[in-house]
Amino acid sequence: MPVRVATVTLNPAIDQTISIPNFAVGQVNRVEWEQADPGGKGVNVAAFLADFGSPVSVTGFLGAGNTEIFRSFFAAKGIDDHFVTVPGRTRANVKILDQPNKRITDINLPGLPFSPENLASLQTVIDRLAANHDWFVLSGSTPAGTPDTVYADLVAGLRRRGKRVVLDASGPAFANGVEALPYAVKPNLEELEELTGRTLPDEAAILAAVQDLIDRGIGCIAVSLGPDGAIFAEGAERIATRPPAVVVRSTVGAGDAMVAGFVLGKLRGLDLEGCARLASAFSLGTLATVGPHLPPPESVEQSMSEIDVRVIAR
Ligand SMILES: Nc1ncnc2c1ncn2[C@@H]1O[C@H](COP(=O)(O)OP(=O)(O)OP(=O)(O)O)[C@@H](O)[C@H]1O
Ligand SMILES: O=P(O)(O)OC[C@@]1(O)O[C@H](CO)[C@@H](O)[C@@H]1O
Repeated sequence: MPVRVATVTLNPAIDQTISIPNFAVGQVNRVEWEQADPGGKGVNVAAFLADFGSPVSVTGFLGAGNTEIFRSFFAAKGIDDHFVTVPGRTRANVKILDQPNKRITDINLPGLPFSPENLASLQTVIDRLAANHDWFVLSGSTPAGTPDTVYADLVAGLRRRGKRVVLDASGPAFANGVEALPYAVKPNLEELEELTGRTLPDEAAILAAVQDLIDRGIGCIAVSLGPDGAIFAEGAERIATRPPAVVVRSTVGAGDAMVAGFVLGKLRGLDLEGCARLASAFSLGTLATVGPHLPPPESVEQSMSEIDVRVIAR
């Protein structure tokens, strides 16, 4: 039986992308075109894995009022759907694309609160998934009112069952989750600064922060740095990747693609350099498209050679 991955999204979203060339704050802005996609970090990670042919399951919370866009997406991509429905409607996050100025503005809503009973239902689903899934990716923000310990509890429970857990989140829930020592984390620079409580102005500062996390017992770390690429760490190894200069349509989900590619690299038994290359090629693959879709696997594999890889330490 193939090693299976499950992603958990406590706060999914419908990504409402609107194109507004020369978007101006405080002005009347006219929308050129719009597109709605299922989103939220764990949903995106699952979508990228599925596009690559990797079996994947999803869970978390969906508002009962607007599940159809998610259900049809999961069916189309062959994703096993184990979402728990809660009263209300899943949030719509607005992504304003200003292509002439190469800028994307994210307006992310707080999301649907869930009750202790809902959380207990999710725990039951996760317990069930743990019977035949080896990897769990816990991704994204938590809705307002969620206890800050939610990720820490999930990480601890899954670790007790011997599962590989990847955590990609932000704020206090991420900080507490990191304390529970997931196998891997993928902060972007802002999230790493928030986590360490200090500004990280250069590579040396980022590497020092990464070392702190390794010393605390995190197995693997990927720090994504937008157009500047990413830094990957495992044990004493440090690898920096940089993408080629490409035309970017949307960066939404590029970090989630990095998580998907990294997990797939590990599933394939690649070394850190191989995982870093595949993860960065996944991110690169998403940039030309709006919505959580990868180009065909052969084209992603080919683009691995376009990623500039620098070994910092081995
Ligand atoms: N403008 C860009 N040009 C080239 N590559 C990019 C660009 N933005 C992102 N990338 C690639 O995607 C990776 C992840 O992007 P980023 O650091 O923006 O993640 P993120 O902040 O977690 O994003 P998200 O939360 O939207 O998933 C980067 O490490 C880089 O390889
Ligand atoms: O509000 P969160 O949970 O931090 O982020 C949500 C989100 O911005 O993350 C994905 C891109 O990574 C989008 O699909 C989604 O809208």
